[in-house]
Amino acid sequence: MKNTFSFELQKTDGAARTGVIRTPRGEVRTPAFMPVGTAATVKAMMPESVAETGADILLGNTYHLMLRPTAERIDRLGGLHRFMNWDRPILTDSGGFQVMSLSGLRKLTEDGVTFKSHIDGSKHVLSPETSMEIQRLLGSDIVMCFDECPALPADKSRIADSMRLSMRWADRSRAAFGDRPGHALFGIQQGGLEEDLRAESAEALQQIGFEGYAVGGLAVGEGQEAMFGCLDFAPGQLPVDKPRYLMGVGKPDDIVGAVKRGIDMMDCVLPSRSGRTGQVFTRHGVVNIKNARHADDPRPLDDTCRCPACRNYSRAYLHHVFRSQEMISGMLLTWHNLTYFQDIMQGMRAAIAAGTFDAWEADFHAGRAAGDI
Ligand SMILES: CNc1nc2c(CCNCC3CCCC3)c3nc(N)[nH]c(=O)c3cc2[nH]1
Repeated sequence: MKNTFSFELQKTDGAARTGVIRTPRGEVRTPAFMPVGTAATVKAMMPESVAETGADILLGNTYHLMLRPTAERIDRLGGLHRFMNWDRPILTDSGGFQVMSLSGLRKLTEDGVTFKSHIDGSKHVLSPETSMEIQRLLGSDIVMCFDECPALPADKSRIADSMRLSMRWADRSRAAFGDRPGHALFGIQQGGLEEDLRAESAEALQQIGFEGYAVGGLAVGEGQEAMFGCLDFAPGQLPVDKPRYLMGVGKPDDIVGAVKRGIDMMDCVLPSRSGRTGQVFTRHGVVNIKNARHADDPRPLDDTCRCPACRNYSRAYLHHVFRSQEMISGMLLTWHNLTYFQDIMQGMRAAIAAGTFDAWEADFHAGRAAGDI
């Protein structure tokens, strides 16, 4: 196994691309959807099941794991892959985004963020240096720069100041990351919805040099139209020969629109979180399994789906176990949603390789209009 990290861009169709990221722990087919395993588990899923859905890579999180069980403990136990029994690639976010959305009593300075744990109120510091050290202890294959993601809406000067702070933090992240063959550090573009600020950020990141580039600062309430407007120019400002990762996205139609605009990787809690709340994604749209109309329905969720929920159970059963709050409900619905998301990615990879992305996209949208879900 070569101790290298590389990206091969294989085919393009319009702005859409398909390729493969090669890491010492395995290959990641792009475009890729990355399930979120916040606290060293994709909730309600065994790692073997996550692999069966088609996921080549999953996400861990610096913020959660530094608080509990701590990165030092995971390191002592052999690293995050061993700890959670996932031997394929792992990407960890740098924790800044989660601090701003989860912890109380935080103070942001040029150095970094001091905050109180949402678990026990203990005091912690996240900075480019501490985030790199935590992600090194976790042993993740793809490390994210420590950045600040400003809440939208915000005025342009606030967006500019925040982006420039993140670029200084990107420089410090690169320096602290050091020389780690087989591991990658990804820069994160900021700049809100402003084309000139996004260009300044992309230029700053390329001057530093990263193995991949994320489009950050989106999926923070701006809405799909504004996000797509930004994606009409932002990915193209980043190096064409490196992976482009859109953070925190999204619903199936967000994902399709992002791939159409040149995004290679995405992560979102939606399929797993929705699985636990009874929201089921199908090619004909969203089914809310809680609805009484499913109580006597013997049909599967989707008779074309390969997942255990669709192969072995009726809507009536899934309705029953959801209403009864049985654990199998979250397991089966999460397994289905993750399978559905991976099948969308596989469909797009094949369509881009065949030069038929537009036809695939039209079919994707037609299926959702079909009705009778
Ligand atoms: C949901 N929308 C959204 N998420 C964003 C995220 C988080 C991506 N998902 C991480 C996983 C979720 C829990 C464990 C790890 C962002 N992260 C960073 N570092 N920077 C962003 O601009 C950034 C922007 C984001 N927008």
